[in-house]
Amino acid sequence: MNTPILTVSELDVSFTQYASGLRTRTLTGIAGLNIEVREGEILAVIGASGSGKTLLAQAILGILPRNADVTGEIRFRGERLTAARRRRTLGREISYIPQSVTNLDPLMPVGEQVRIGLDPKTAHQEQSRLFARYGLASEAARLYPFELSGGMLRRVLFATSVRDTVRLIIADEPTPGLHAEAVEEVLRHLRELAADGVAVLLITHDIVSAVSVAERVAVMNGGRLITVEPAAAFTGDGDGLGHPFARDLWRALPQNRFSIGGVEWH
Ligand SMILES: Nc1ncnc2c1ncn2[C@@H]1O[C@H](COP(=O)(O)OP(=O)(O)OP(=O)(O)O)[C@@H](O)[C@H]1O
Ligand code: NI
Repeated sequence: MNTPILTVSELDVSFTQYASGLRTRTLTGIAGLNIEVREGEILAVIGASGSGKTLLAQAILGILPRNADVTGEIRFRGERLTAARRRRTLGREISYIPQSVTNLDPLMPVGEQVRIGLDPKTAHQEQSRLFARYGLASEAARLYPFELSGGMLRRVLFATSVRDTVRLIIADEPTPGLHAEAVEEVLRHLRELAADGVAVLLITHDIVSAVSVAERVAVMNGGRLITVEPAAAFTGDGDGLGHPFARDLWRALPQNRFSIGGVEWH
């Protein structure tokens, strides 16, 4: 079995809200979550809106909202991910692919954005290599984000986020609003990175993509991890899925609906 890269143990995230006067109430964001991502593995995290997926990413990256209280333990390659260790690893060994291309600076040519954080001596060379890897023409380096298509911006986002030193990628909804071909391209890049040994935590609404690209699929609901299922079990009528919640989720997909309780849908 491959070495664990990321280990999250008993993670709790809660929010203190001030109600009227001095009264406060505590809202649960994540409760008692345990999860592991291994070298070369894509672990997908799926769950409805508000189930705690983004909070999980933010807790790992140390970018939780200010009013969040967090307990539990997060380890990266066996060592606790402290604030100091995050400073050393984020953007180098740990990459974050954000949900939105609006994370790119609209006023800076994309080539320059890819060179941020690279060794100035080799930055241009490295940027050319990253452009080639993600299928971007070298002339595109001088262009501003508004001059590129959505699919090209996605590739730039990969080039800005993913360095050669990367061991763990956290991708939060990396395919929203993309047409099928562009989704396939993003997933292919993630698969290639995993094949190079990178551990990938892929957060997504899209069960079909999750199942097509991941080895295991973690299902969250209401801040809790309900089950982790092998991706291969999401097939047919879902009989191979261990947890009823995962079966219901799978059977509720429009393309699977006609099998529910023998009722035919038209
Ligand atoms: N700063 C905050 N204060 C209070 N509650 C918050 C805060 N940030 C998030 N939450 C709550 O935590 C819960 C989980 O949010 P999270 O963003 O992780 O959901 P998600 O699974 O990523 O949803 P989506 O699929 O819509 O992105 C939600 O109920 C949300 O309202
Ligand atoms: Ni989210």
